[in-house]
This record gives sequence, structure tokens and C-alpha cells, in this order.
Amino acid sequence: MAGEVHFALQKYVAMAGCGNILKEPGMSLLSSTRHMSSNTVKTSLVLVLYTGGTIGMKKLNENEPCALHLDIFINELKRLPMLHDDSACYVSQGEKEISTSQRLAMPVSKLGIRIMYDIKESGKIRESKDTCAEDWIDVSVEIFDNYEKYDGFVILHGTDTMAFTASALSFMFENLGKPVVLTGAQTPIYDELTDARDNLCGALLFAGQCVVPEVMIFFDGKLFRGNRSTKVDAKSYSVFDSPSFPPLAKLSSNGEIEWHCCVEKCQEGQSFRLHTKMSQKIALLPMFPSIPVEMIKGCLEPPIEGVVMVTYGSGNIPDSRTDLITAIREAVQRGVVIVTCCPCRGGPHDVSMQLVEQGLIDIGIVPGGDITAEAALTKLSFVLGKEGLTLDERRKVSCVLLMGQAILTHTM
Ligand SMILES: NC(=O)C[C@H](N)C(=O)O
Repeated sequence: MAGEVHFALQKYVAMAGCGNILKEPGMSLLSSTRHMSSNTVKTSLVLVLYTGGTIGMKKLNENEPCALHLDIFINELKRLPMLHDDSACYVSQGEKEISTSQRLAMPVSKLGIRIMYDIKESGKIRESKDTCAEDWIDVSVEIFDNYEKYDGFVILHGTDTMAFTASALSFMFENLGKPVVLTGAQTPIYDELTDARDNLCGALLFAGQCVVPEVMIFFDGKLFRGNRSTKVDAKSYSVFDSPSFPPLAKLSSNGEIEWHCCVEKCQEGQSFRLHTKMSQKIALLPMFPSIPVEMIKGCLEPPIEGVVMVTYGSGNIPDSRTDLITAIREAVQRGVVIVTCCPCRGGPHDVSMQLVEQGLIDIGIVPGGDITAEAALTKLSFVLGKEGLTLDERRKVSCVLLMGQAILTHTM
């Protein structure tokens, strides 16, 4: 079991503000690409998994609500020159076509690469408000089953729960060596004014021509680390942000990519693995002044095995409340893993937070540092779904920053 936990530590590390080291891995993608269509134009192949969301919503009939139709979506893409170049010659070199997909080809990019892509439905097609762990499993299995065949993956997803899916996948994939980029839109691709076309183009460009071996979200010109992202705006095109981590890269209007983070490649020779056991015995507990102890007790009761406690201010809980602390201690002694998350920007990075964190540790709570609620919940779900971990290992793996020491660096 210790070995299983260790994989994550060895995977790769991304550091903020280290300049552009992705040129190297990017080149290695090109040289390893299996799909060369001619001597001059290099090609890569991306699988687009369509799960639903506003990006594909279409009203077919006045009296009916908007619905999602993959065929109509693909026909729309074929009409858009930035997303399909009909004149492109794309010979599949003997590779078998998947029956439910249709291959499209982007125009040759600034880097001289022709990105070709297949589109396929994944799981139940729906708005993302209804997404659940089964959908994460469906889409992860699609990627796992098609891993060798494609150079990168794009997941079309509704925005409401995109950060949950991105976070969950980042934990479920072990030793991922190819880019997985989630995107969607504020308005359908069929609208005259829409972010859908730019978002899909950008996601394809990153998935098809860069080696960034992680799960990411591309939106409004920015590429975010998936498990650092959160939905912050329901109206503007800047839907996502990663509050405690800079965007990995930005795509400028002239198609140039500006990298902000270094991303190291995953361990050579380690095979890609998928973990699909996700516990649903988890809960989210928001702290607020005068919170009734009954609410805390109710939230910590069996069958719940893990709780993400949303702290207030710079990461505090009302720890002068003995009724509350007693309830928490009892739950911790029963084996419940309690991890904090703090919605306040910069909160847990404050030096004084070391004292707060020490106080939380003394009570038995795992300080989650600057983890997002989405990442904390999905990480807990992943950790509690893992068989054979001791309680101590569960707590250690759930923790992001334990006394300043980074644990599971790759995932956060
Ligand atoms: N813009 C969107 O995609 C929102 C939509 N309700 C969803 O999450 O499916």
C-alpha cells in the first residue's frame, strides 16, 4: 500500500514561475507522434469526449426545451473553419475508426501541426449539475481504453461541476503522460456571440500539440491546473480561476502560447493506471458563527467517513466552543477523516496560520492548506475509496500541507 501512495510523489512536479520548459516536452510529442500525414505537416490525434453542458445546447423546436444532440454538434463544427478544414487529407493509416465517432481536422496550427480529432459521447449526456461519480468513472474509462490511440484528450463538459470532474480525474489517473483538457462554454456553440468556439479551439491546441501530462481546464484563453480550479463567474466568459495557483499557460489572440509554469514529465517507464473506486461516504460542513453542535454531529455521523470542513476568515473554526470541539474529537476518534478548506484567498498561507493549523492538528483535523472545496471533496472520495490504507495513511494522503511539508505534490 505504501507503494501505491508513493506513485503520486514520484509523478511530476509543477512549479510556479519557472519559465517555459514545456518547449522540450512539446517537441517530444511531435517526434513520438504516430500520425504523420506528409513530410511537411505533422499531425496529432485528439479524442474529444462529449458529456454535455451548455456548449452543445440547441433548441430544435419552439415548444421544446434545449437539448443536446451530438450529430447536430458535429455538423456545426464542420461548418466552422477554425474547427474543421474540409480540404485536409487525413488518412488513418490502417487504424480502425470507432463507429460512434467522426474524424475532423483543424487547420494547420502556428506550430505547423494539423490536429485531427474524433468526437464521441461519454456516459449520460446532460447538464453538469447532474454529474456524479459514475460520470467521472465513465469518462475516465473512455480515456483509459483509448489512451494509446490518441495524443491528447478534450472533455466537453458543463461549467457548473467542471472543477469537480477535473479534480476527481486528476486523482483517479496514476502516471498520466498525456494532456487531458476540460472545456465548455457560457453560451451554445450555435450562438452568434459565444465563447464555445474559442474554448474548443484552445483546448484542442493544448491537447494536440503540448505534452502537459495532467488534467486541466481551458477557458477564456487560460489553461488552469484542474485540481486548483474553481468556477468563479456565472455570467462573464472568465468562468474559472485557480485562486492559489497561477494559470499554467495563456493563449493569446494571435494563437501564441505563453507558459507560466514548468511541468515535469511523468516518470518514464511507469504505466498509466486508473483508479475508479470513489467513496461516497463524504460530506461538506461549512463553519459559521453560532453553528449548532447538532449540525456538526449530524454531519459527522456514520456512514460518513470523511468530511471537508469549510473554515472562515483565514482558515479558522470557532475552537473556543467546547461542545463543538468535543463533537469533532469524538468523530476523529471513531476514524472520520476531517480536512479543512478555506475559501478566503491567501488565508492559509499567512504565517500566523501555522498556529491555527497546529491547533487544528491538535484537535485531529487535517489542515487542507489552500485546497479548493472541489479538490478536497474529490480527493477525500478517492482516498477513502482506496482499500487497505490505515487511518493514519488516510489522514496523511488527504492532507495537502502538513506542517509546511507538501504531500502528494503532483496532484495539488
Ligand atoms: N455553462 C454551462 O455549461 C452551465 C450548465 N448549466 C452546465 O453546467 O451544464
